[in-house]
Amino acid sequence: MQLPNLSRLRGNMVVRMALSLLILNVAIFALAAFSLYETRIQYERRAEVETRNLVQSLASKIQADFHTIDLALLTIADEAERQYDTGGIDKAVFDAFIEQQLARLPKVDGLWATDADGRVAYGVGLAREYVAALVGDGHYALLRNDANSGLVVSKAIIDPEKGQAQFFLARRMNYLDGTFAGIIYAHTGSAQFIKNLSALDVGSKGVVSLFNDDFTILARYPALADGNRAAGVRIASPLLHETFAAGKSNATLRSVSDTDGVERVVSFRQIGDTPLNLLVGISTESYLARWKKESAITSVIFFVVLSFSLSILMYWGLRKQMLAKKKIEQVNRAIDAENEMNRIIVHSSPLAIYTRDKNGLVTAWNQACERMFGWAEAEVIGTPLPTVPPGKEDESEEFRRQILERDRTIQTEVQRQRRDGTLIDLIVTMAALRNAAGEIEGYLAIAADITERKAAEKRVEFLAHHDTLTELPNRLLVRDRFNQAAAYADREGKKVALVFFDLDHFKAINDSLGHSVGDDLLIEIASRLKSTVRLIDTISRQGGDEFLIVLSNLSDADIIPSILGKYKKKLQEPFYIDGNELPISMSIGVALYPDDGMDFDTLLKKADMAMYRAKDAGRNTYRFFDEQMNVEAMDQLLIRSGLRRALERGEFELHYEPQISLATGKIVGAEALIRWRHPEQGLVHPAKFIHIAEESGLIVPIGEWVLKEACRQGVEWAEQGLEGLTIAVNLSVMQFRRGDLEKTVIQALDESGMDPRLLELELTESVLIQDVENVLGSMHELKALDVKLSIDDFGTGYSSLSYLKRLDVDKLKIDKSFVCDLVRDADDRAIVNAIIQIARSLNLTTLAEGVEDVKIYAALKEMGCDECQGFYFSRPGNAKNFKAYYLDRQDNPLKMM
Ligand SMILES: Nc1nc2c(ncn2[C@@H]2O[C@H](COP(=O)(O)O[C@H]3[C@@H](O)[C@H](n4cnc5c(=O)[nH]c(N)nc54)O[C@@H]3COP(=O)(O)O)[C@@H](O)[C@H]2O)c(=O)[nH]1
Repeated sequence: MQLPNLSRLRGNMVVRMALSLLILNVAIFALAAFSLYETRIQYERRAEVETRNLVQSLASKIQADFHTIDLALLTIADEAERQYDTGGIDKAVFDAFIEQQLARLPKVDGLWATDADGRVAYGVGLAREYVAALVGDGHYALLRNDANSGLVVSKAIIDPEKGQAQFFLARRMNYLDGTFAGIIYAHTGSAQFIKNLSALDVGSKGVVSLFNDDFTILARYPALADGNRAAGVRIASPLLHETFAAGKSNATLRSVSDTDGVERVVSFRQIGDTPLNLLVGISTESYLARWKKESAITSVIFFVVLSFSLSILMYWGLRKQMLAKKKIEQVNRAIDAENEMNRIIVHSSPLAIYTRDKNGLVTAWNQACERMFGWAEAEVIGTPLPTVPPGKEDESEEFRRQILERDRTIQTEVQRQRRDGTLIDLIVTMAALRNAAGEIEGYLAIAADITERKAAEKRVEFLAHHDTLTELPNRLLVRDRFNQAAAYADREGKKVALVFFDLDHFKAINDSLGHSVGDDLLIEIASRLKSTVRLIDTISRQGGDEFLIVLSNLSDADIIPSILGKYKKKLQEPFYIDGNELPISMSIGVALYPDDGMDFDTLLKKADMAMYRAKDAGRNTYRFFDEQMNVEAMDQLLIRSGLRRALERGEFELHYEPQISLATGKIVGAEALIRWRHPEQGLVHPAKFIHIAEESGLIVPIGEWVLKEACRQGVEWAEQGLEGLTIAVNLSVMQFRRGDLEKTVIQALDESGMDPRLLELELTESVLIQDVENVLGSMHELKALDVKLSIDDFGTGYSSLSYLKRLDVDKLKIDKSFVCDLVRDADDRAIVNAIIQIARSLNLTTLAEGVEDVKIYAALKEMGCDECQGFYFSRPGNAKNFKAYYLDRQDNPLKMM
């Protein structure tokens, strides 16, 4: 899941956004602060300018007032001078004159004049008493002594009780000669000034003060907080003092008032040349009130902006949070769905899926696990894995260690146990499980039950090396065992024997009793041999009725006959299969390592050869391989390779053996017998090559040639006067199986023009028994052609009499093995007699083969046999010889009797 990354991403975006807004707000704040600071400076400057202007303006106004007063004083001084000049001052007139002037001066409430001695002599209005007190003051001496002293402002007189200051503007009065005549005073008080002062708008907590050059306040607006008018209070401001000390007559300062504690911007200015100074102060609070208002508005705007941006940020953050929450919910739902899907997949999986934590305890266990191992989920969760069988703990632990410590994914085949203790084969894939932090916290295992597959593999492996029927080792395995035995023999100076067994007449058992009886017999034989061989020896089935035993660790080959005797004894006891008592015998061939060969294939071939020699020797015996066998084998090989060429080169010829009627002594037929005129070996008899032709399949074209040649010869003879002669032709079982026999017979008859009734087809009993239905079908078709059928070598096989009926056979040929000893052997005689009786009862003709003397002939005649053949009459000869014999015989049928 990518959730942490999404969250981090969103977190980064929020932080970035918040930072941007913060920076924006800081910038706005800084701008606003700077702007406010600048505005404040402006306001301060404006206040300074304003105080300067106000003090200037007020000082001018006061100076104008002083000038008006001075004009009045000058006028009065002039009047006094004129009156002195005209005889002296008339007090009444002069007072009246002064009163006139006073009336024109609204800000003056008394005009008083002294004489040259300082006595207040004239005047009207208020404050006469103060004028007397002024005499002796510094200004007085100035005015008296300086004729040009101009307007002089007297020292203020403070009335502490009233809180008022009284002061006077004075001018020297002269006599006509210019000498000092007295002083004219215009009285004014702080109240007058306060009117002027209060006319100024100095704002809240502003101040307008008139003070003396000794820093004594003469008038102040507004009054002090305690109601005092402040006159007489001394200004203590060090800054003001310093400024005065520096000789400045005007300046603008910022200071905190020592009288009322208010901070102000103040400008002061000396009024003309008077000792009076005017001070205008605008309180910081006042001049900054607007600034503060603007600041407040700016602050409000800023905070509105800030709040707005914070709101936007919060909204954006919340929105992001909501979206993130939604996304998380979506992701969680997707995770839940995925988990649910995983749960369903895991639980419905046909594969066993379980998980274990780091300590090896089971943390998950699906239904397939329950089915596969037999433990329910509730039983195993939180417990160690119960499926590890005893002895496999270390293996399981090693897997777990590799996954957890080396982070390996393991796929392996293991054996585990079910609840009932049975073992099952599994293919397991194991991989580490990690938590959200990426740490390994356990592992997952997915297991499939491969017990059946493993069993099948084992079975395939077994079958690859064993025979399916008997479960004995097969040729592959026995070869391996031989190699091991040979290697051991090399080291120890020992011998190894390959003993090749072939069951005698097994084919007949198979054919007569069926394959299942044959199979059961082979199983039983295998079992007996198995129980007889030593542990170090190996018995195997080579196929069919062939067995091979590897006898290991032989010190001497002399021991082998006694070992074979042991086997023979074991096999001599009859077998009981499916209700049949089956006595068996074996033909055995033996080849020795290293004497006869150094490899398995060579020795097997030689043991096989030796086995055939045992067969040739009459079966139920054994033969050791000798080199002569090899020579014979080579002959056979040459025969095999020469057979095909023989047909192409026309090396075959037919010899004919006469068949005699016992009743007439006349030749009634001829058995066609093939011969091979080999370019080097001369005339080769069929016993040497027919079985090879059968093995190779060449018997089919060879048999076709025989049929055609026999028919051709039969017709030729018939045309030459050998009439009514039956030509008997031997058929091989291969011709039934591989060839289109009926078609071949028809062709032979058609091509030759032979009378089908003169063609006799000889079949051995084994031909009849193999593939019965197929052979029956073929034979019925052949019979339909009107050809005759005879059973060759009758009495040697396992044929059933019922077949004889079904086959519609014409003749039984009694095998020569019964015939040749007929005279001496009562058993043979009995057999021959029985066959003749059976044939008679079935209305079949009998023919006895192998009549070698006249006694046999006589005995057969006496027994009622119909026909006979044998060397007593004639050996098989070529067509020319046969014809000669025939002609000779026909003329004197009883010649040999
Ligand atoms: N499928 C085919 N089989 C054929 C053909 N030609 C011959 N054969 C079979 O080969 C076997 C050997 O035959 P052969 O060497 O020719 O021997 C035959 C006779 O010579 C021999 N015989 C006849 N009379 C006597 C006798 O008095 N004593 C004695 N020891 N041998 C004798 O018997 C052979 C004929 O036997 P049978 O066929 O059973 O009648 C042999 O099995 C032939 O069948 C062929 O063309 N096709």
